[in-house]
Amino acid sequence: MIAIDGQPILTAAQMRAAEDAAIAAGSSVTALMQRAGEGIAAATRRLVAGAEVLIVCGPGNNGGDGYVAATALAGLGHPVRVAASGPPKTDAAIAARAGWTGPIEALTDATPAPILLDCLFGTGLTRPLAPEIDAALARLSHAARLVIAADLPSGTNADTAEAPDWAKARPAALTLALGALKPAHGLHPAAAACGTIRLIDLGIDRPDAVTVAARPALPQPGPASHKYTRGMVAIVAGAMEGAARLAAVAALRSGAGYVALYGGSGQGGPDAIVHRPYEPEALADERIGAILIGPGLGRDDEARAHLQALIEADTHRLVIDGDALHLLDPDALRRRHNPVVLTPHAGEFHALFGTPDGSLLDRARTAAARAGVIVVLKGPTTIVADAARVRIHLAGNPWLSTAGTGDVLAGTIAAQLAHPHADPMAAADAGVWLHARAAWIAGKSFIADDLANALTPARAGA
Ligand SMILES: NC(=O)C1=CN([C@@H]2O[C@H](COP(=O)(O)OP(=O)(O)OC[C@H]3O[C@@H](n4cnc5c(N)ncnc54)[C@H](OP(=O)(O)O)[C@@H]3O)[C@@H](O)[C@H]2O)[C@@H](O)CC1
Ligand SMILES: Nc1ncnc2c1ncn2[C@@H]1O[C@H](COP(=O)(O)OP(=O)(O)O)[C@@H](O)[C@H]1O
Ligand SMILES: [K+]
Repeated sequence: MIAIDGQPILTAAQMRAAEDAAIAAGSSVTALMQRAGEGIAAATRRLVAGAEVLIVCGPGNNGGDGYVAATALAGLGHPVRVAASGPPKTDAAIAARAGWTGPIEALTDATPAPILLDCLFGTGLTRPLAPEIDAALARLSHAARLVIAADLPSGTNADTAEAPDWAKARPAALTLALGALKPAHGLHPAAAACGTIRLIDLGIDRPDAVTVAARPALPQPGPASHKYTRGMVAIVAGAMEGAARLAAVAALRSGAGYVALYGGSGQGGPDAIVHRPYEPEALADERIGAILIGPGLGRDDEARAHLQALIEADTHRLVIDGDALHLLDPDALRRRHNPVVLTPHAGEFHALFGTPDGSLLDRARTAAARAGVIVVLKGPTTIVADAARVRIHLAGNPWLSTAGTGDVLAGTIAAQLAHPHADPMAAADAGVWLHARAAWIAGKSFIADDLANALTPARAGA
């Protein structure tokens, strides 16, 4: 059982292909199932302090994992019972079932236990749960002290992240992803139904184009550092200067060496923020590492002209956020040479790109490819994508749902992007990671100003 940071995420079809490749290379379904079932048993035993476990088994290999886990737990003297929705149907599951010598109850009238280990369905789900199966899981999960799901809470669609009613009402405490994570482990509503997620590594090779974000490697200043080598951020201020100031504080506290606001009243915020009038020549300054436009910009003709000028000048890396996303033609960005990061929430994303096919992960990647940019699709799970890669960030915190936290994120990303030689995708990733970390440091019921201030300890610990 291992932590999920940096781990690949595979669709159900990719998982089957990876499993087939492992089998072609000399493994077998039975060997993989044995490893999965023993891993599930070990993790369960560690968590439940001797309490009785009811394992519910389905007809496929998820059920097979359950029979292996039951046999392993019983072999260790752990109290365990098994209930099934029907007989096993795959060869490996039939063999696993044969290894279990205890009785098998019928799922629909099984007696509850303090621990429910859910091995009914995993990645092989082909349709929504029948009402009687959902009802049985609802009854058993409500009566249990703790629910543990093997691979996925049964009835979850691994790719689209739809979740069954029983698991939305009674989320698992722990979900043990088998072999690799699936999109449903990271995307809502399924992610909330999974509880804590851990991986049981089955030794299968997996593609890593889509992964859970890992702790970033952040640059540290050295003896030769000065404010410009730390990265200079320029922020275009507009109608609501407070938003631009929040972004400016965030940029400074997350590591930028110099932050200047261009336009606006020229006042307010910490003295470390430099105020300048808006002049296109000033924004052409070669020392600027990244320009942020959007927070509090307004959506009038002047705002539109400023955005247009920056896109066409193509002199710097850009972060485009907030109001500027409403003024943007994403297809115009393809002509640019310097990297662009867009930071839409779901509504802004839809307005910019419509609803491309597939899961949120696919949509973010499709949009990034179309515009030739890095997309940071914000939400309870934040997705960072370019045309080829997707990183998902699960560490956010629901207390972030307060006004201005998006401005803080935009400033944080701009600071990472401004660092000389920063890889743009890694910079966007690092910004999202620092922002989430700051949210945990800021505690509960914080305001966006507190979040921006918490970036100093967040950055210090990274
Ligand atoms: N990947 C790996 O490396 C490894 C994977 N392993 C494990 O295998 C799991 C995938 O196994 P799997 O493919 O056999 O599918 P699984 O989830 O057990 O269900 C399929 C069965 O359920 C049935 N069924 C489907 N929906 C239904 C519904 N709504 N209501 C009722 N029935 C429904 C479906 O029947 P059918 O649709 O044909 O009627 C079929 O019989 C994976 O999650 C992991 O646990 C490990 O053992 C080893 C290594
Ligand atoms: N329920 C939630 N769980 C985790 N993060 C959230 C949640 N709601 C919002 N966030 C995060 O808070 C930020 C909100 O940004 P945004 O929607 O642009 O707000 P604003 O425009 O008010 O600054 C994003 O980083 C988003 O990921
Ligand atoms: K399951």
